[in-house]
Amino acid sequence: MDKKELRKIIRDRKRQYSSSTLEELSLSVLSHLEENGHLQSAHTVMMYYSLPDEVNTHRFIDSLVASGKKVLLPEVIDDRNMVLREYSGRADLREGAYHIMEPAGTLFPPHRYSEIDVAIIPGMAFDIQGNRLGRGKAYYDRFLPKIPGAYRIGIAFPFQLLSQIPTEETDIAMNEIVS
Ligand SMILES: Nc1nc2c(c(=O)[nH]1)N(C=O)[C@@H](CNc1ccc(C(=O)N[C@@H](CCC(=O)O)C(=O)O)cc1)CN2
Ligand SMILES: Nc1ncnc2c1ncn2[C@@H]1O[C@H](COP(=O)(O)OP(=O)(O)OP(=O)(O)O)[C@@H](O)[C@H]1O
Repeated sequence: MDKKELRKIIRDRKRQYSSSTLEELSLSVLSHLEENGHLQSAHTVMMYYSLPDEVNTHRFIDSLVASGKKVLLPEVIDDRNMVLREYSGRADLREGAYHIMEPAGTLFPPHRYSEIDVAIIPGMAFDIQGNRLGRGKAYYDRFLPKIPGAYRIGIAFPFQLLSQIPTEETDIAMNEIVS
């Protein structure tokens, strides 16, 4: 099965859940994430600010900030690339490309990327080997090689875990999946 067909299967699966069920599932996923030792010991975390069909990270991000961690969110700058900006609270957010809320705060410069301890990464689907299927624009596949030292945690609802995902040379695998 190719990536495009898999994305359609996952979209169809998501549609079978009400938004309140997805909300409950999000809380369950995040309770596992909260217990992750890599995240607990991290000082600097690259996060994502969720879209309506993703594991809801909105409150979780604020709890990371409250616990003293530096939280970085992606900002899409063109059709291929993203950069990171610091997130310190909701007031920082502006709507960016693809209707994603992105921080307007301080740019986190590339020369500091080695400070990123953990990267929390959304996906359409993941498999047991840690392979990831994204939204098909390769933003993360292009970005992740810039932060080779970060521990990569993929985040997904249980129905987004598949036994196998087709891979290409350029796909970057996760170190761990939390679902
Ligand atoms: N919350 C969140 N932030 C993120 C990502 C993400 O997946 N989730 N990204 C991860 O890459 C980057 C943005 N990439 C995106 C790529 C495509 C679409 C999207 O909605 N695509 C449409 C098709 C749009 C089109 O073809 O023009 C779709 O999926 O239906 C959204 C974000 C950076 N920030
Ligand atoms: N590092 C890269 N540089 C250039 N092109 C790439 C890179 N990674 C993937 N591509 C190409 O971009 C297209 C989309 O890739 P793919 O389907 O793997 O994206 P994705 O992993 O779903 O997206 P994302 O990483 O944004 O979530 C493919 O044609 C792929 O060959």
